[in-house]
Amino acid sequence: MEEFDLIIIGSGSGGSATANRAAERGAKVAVIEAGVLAGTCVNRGCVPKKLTWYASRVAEAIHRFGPGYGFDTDKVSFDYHKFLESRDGYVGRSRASYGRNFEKNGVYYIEGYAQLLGQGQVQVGEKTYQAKYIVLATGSRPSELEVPGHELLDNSDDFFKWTDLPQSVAVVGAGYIAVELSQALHGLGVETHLVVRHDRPLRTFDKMVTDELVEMMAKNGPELHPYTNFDAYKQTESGQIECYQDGKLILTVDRVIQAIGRRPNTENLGLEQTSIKLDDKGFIEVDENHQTGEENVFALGDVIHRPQLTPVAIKAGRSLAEYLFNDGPSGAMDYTNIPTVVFSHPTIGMIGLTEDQAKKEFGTENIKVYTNRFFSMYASGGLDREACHFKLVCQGPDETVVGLHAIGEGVDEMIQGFGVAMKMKATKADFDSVVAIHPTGAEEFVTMR
Ligand SMILES: Cc1cc2nc3c(=O)[nH]c(=O)nc-3n(C[C@H](O)[C@H](O)[C@H](O)COP(=O)(O)OP(=O)(O)OC[C@H]3O[C@@H](n4cnc5c(N)ncnc54)[C@H](O)[C@@H]3O)c2cc1C
Ligand SMILES: NC(=O)c1ccc[n+]([C@@H]2O[C@H](COP(=O)([O-])OP(=O)(O)OC[C@H]3O[C@@H](n4cnc5c(N)ncnc54)[C@H](O)[C@@H]3O)[C@@H](O)[C@H]2O)c1
Repeated sequence: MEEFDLIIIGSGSGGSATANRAAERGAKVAVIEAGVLAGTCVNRGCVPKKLTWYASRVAEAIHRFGPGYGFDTDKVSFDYHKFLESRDGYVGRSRASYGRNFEKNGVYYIEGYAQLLGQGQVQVGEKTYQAKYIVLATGSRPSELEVPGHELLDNSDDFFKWTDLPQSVAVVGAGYIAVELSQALHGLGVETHLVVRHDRPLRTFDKMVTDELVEMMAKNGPELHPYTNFDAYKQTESGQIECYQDGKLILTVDRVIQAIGRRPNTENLGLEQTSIKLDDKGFIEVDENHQTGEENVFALGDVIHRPQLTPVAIKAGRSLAEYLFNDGPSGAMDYTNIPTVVFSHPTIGMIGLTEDQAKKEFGTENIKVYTNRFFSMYASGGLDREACHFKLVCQGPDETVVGLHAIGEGVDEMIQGFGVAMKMKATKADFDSVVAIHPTGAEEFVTMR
């Protein structure tokens, strides 16, 4: 039986980061992958999504703002197949770089479905491997609606396999994926409907941001259907999909994408051979060191109940590898103040607590809020108007910045550095002490009054 210091199940963001760092520290490492090398982010997540977002940004620059900047955009056409060639080429090159990194670091790559046998053993097909440590980085997959006609619906994995763009789409869901895909599709000229059960999408974000998002979508974006919960879908003779609520036909569209969250991949993993436990949502339970109920088995990334983000999985993996193979102080990572961006039009960014969360945690009287709303110079130059709205949530007499929220042009590339400042517990006075960069949107964060 072949033996390793570390076996990792899953070659996605978390698994690969753990493997490479552990191998760099001298460990003999194997990664087992049942699907495609490099997992969700590269093949059916962040990477093809961001390229689709870029394509719709280009469309927006041409059609919405181009004429204002003096461009004649009448004869511009868009070939989705050509875009897919470049998008999928990029994805292929990214995937290949994962393979090259494994080779460079001497990581063994094993193709097949892995199951735990207990006592450090992992089975893949007919073969059994032994490891001192095992990391479960099996990720997640799209959740599915359980209503009549659900088999007619696509999810984000299916979207990335589309070979053409339909005329009309309904996107059901209110999270990151629903907002991003609906806005990208709208930008590419598809009649798009965003269907949410409550009043607005992104309800876990600061209300200022989502108020602005809803207003902007009404002017330029997918059509929002608030308080809508389709409970049945039917196919018409021409292949369209009818969406019903309480027996009433609400919408007929070419395709429906469901984007209602993601489920952890824990089935048939052999967990019953171990003392590994799942929480009430089905995620693998871990302690702060990412250790499961089994002493030598760890779990990280989307399969545990933490923010489902690529850099989160990567950081957890690297911390764990340092802990196991470089005398690192612990396998823990700090899950607070994680900067996050929604690639909508325009982009949304947040770090830390929303205003409501901060008031709840520290008491309303201990929170001071600064906001600034202005119009994007880029949009105005294109003879259109688009608001940018920024907020700092400050706590205590020192006004430590505990929340930063923004919607507007360029926010995606703006907030990473503020994440560093917030980790260092920067105060409003620290922000104010910085000289602004002019003319930018970012300067508003250091000039708020
Ligand atoms: C559409 C979309 C867009 C996204 N955009 C962003 C973004 O912009 N920014 C961001 O930070 N995050 C984004 N995410 C989230 C991000 O992709 C995930 O958080 C990240 O990929 C999780 O990494 P992971 O290593 O935990 O799992 P994964 O990348 O899912 O990897 C898990 C791997 O394990 C394999 N596996 C599962 N079970 C077994 C088994 N028993 N044996 C062998 N192999 C197995 C799977 O085949 C898979 O390859 C997006 C996700 C989606 C779906
Ligand atoms: N830009 C990014 O960083 C990015 C982009 C895409 C995805 N992601 C990650 O992937 C995760 C999964 O994305 P997601 O958008 O699928 O999930 P999500 O958790 O962000 O949102 C799921 C949404 O679906 C809604 N919902 C749940 N059940 C529903 C139902 N039956 N009908 C209608 N709506 C329902 C929920 O209210 C929620 O708003 C995200 O949480 C995020 O961590 C990140």
